[in-house]
Amino acid sequence: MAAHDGTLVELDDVRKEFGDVVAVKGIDFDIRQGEFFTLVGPSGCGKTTTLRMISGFERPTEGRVRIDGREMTSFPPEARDTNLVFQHLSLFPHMSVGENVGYGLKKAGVDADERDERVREYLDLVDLGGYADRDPADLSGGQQQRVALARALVNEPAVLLLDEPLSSLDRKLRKRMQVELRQIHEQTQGSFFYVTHDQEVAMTLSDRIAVMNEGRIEQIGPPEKIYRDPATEFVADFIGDTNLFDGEVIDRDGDRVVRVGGPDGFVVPVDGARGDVTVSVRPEDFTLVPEGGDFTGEVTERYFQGDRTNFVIDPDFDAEAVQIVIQGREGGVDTGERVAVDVVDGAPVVF
Ligand SMILES: Nc1ncnc2c1ncn2[C@@H]1O[C@H](COP(=O)(O)OP(=O)(O)OP(=O)(O)O)[C@@H](O)[C@H]1O
Repeated sequence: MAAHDGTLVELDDVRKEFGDVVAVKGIDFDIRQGEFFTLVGPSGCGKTTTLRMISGFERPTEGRVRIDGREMTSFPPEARDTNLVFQHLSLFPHMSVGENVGYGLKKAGVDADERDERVREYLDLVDLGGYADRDPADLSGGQQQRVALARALVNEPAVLLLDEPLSSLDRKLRKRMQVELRQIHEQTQGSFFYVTHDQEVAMTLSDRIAVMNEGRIEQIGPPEKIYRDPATEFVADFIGDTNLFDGEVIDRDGDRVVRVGGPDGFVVPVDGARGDVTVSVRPEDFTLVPEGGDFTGEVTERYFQGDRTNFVIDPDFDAEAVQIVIQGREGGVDTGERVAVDVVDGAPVVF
């Protein structure tokens, strides 16, 4: 049951110090009932510490954690309606798959018949129906991770906490598990809090993402919003690929615009007037055009990647090389060729 406004977990100005290290510098966010919420950021930014403060394994130095409307800041893990799945598998080796999944129910005093039924139901959910009597050691890494998921889900916690649960799997399996995790989330309609440094996983799975950097949250929002309208330079650079340029705000025909690369460069519209700014343009927001274009340059590198081709272009204005991605057909352009480039209207973001 969520608090009446749909908020299930609330972090209120939470800070965590380990001696001189400030791992989390006063963060606020809410996880809503039924939401797949992901905390993403580079290694060491404070993600696991945040998760451990929600689970109760770590106590905040300052601030509050509420779960389902109840103050939980100082409560131990067993008093909280949360379960945890880690990157490193933690199945009990001396128990069968079914016993692993039913362990928490047994501890809670659920009788054997109901336990068997629930274990069966949750093994079916993770697509391991019929595996109850197997030894976990005989399963593949992906199957073991699914058992760990079933074990964490079976007692229907208010929030499932997932700490990089897919990062030990190979790329193909990780992709498949992403899809399955999303399906499991939809079927259980549970509230999931997922921690990862992998922005691609975050984008694929999440209803909302919080981007963390050096102990602070830089932006919270749905994946599309974070990608298309990043709040900071860090977010633009960390989520997806981007080209960052220095720009200057100038008057042009009575309008304020940002000029990138001087007279040979390009301009983008801007709201409000500021001095020096940074302009972010995603690789797919440049297009190669037959002639004219917002600027010109020379193709210095070209990487064919199947569904897309990446070009590196040395522009005729003074800036670092520009990365361009053309989806689908490669456009028949080769290294050494001169090209004209357009900037997609409305796509660049100015900081
Ligand atoms: N128990 C601890 N004692 C001292 N410092 C700690 C402790 N736990 C975490 N830290 C420090 O706090 C900071 C944040 O660590 P945390 O594990 O939360 O980051 P993370 O974003 O989860 O990183 P990763 O993606 O590498 O797991 C780091 O500088 C880390 O060294």
